[in-house]
Amino acid sequence: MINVIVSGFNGSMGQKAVKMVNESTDMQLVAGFNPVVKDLNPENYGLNKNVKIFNQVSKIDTKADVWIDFSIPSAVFDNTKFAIGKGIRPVIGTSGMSEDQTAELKKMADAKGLGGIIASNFGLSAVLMMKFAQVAAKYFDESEIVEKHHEDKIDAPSGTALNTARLIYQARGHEQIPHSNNDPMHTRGGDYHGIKIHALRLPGFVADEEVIFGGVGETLTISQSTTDRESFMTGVKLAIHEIMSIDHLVIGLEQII
Ligand SMILES: NC(=O)C1=CN([C@@H]2O[C@H](COP(=O)(O)OP(=O)(O)OC[C@H]3O[C@@H](n4cnc5c(N)ncnc54)[C@H](OP(=O)(O)O)[C@@H]3O)[C@@H](O)[C@H]2O)C=CC1
Ligand SMILES: O=C(O)C1=N[C@H](C(=O)O)C[C@H](O)C1
Repeated sequence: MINVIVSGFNGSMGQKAVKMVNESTDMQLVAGFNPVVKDLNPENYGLNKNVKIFNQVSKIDTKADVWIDFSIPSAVFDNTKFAIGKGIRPVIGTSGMSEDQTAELKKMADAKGLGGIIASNFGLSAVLMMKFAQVAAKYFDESEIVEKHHEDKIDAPSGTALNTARLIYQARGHEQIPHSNNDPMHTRGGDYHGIKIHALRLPGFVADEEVIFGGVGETLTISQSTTDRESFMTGVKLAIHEIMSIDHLVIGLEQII
């Protein structure tokens, strides 16, 4: 049995993760973590009475194999460090970590021989979109990204948009055409090494992304649309099974599918 702690257990994604764990025959939820909650009675969250609820990381004493994290950008680095320190395999979906933070966590986990994953997106359509964008990047020198999310999303740009830009940048062998910064009202979005990222936050969206490549007399648009957060759980479940048998931390679901 794979024992799982869900960090951010009562958030939108945390609840989906809890449901996925509860419906899996080879996993069991042993604890939920959220420093914001006051009520530590699991039954008040619809959970089994044996599940422990923690609101202080220092009090977490439950033995676990996997730490699923769908919390908030400002907390995910420390949460993951805690999990790795305790020898709990991290499965991290929370966005907002810097490249340096991700690299530091990988170094920590690898040094301990601990399997784990940090994935900007656990959805198949987004992973494929990023793969296709890497292919297209070799043929088109210019591209922009438009990401559209629900109005409650804290961070911008999304982790997926940043990761898409990184992958495009790498696929081009780091050669980018410089763009002008003459944009006093920031109407041209953010800039990742010459790749513009535009972030929309509106009710009606869950998570969508378009990567638009422009060439002479033609454009190519690769787009994906998430309509239900349930879609992320296939990737989370697959990742949990995979990281149980590896001895290092992988960055991106594409590394294991
Ligand atoms: N990789 C992927 O495939 C996906 C990633 N995400 C990412 O997952 C994250 C969560 O998204 P979502 O569920 O929509 O957000 P929510 O705001 O719905 O959930 C976040 C939860 O984390 C809680 N929380 C606050 N502080 C901490 C902390 N220090 N440690 C643990 N939990 C904490 C919040 O509590 P409270 O509300 O009480 O403040 C809330 O319950 C975001 O970064 C999002 O971008 C989302 C979808 C897919
Ligand atoms: O906050 C969200 O909703 C999502 N966050 C992730 C991101 O920042 O890329 C993944 C997906 O876009 C949904």
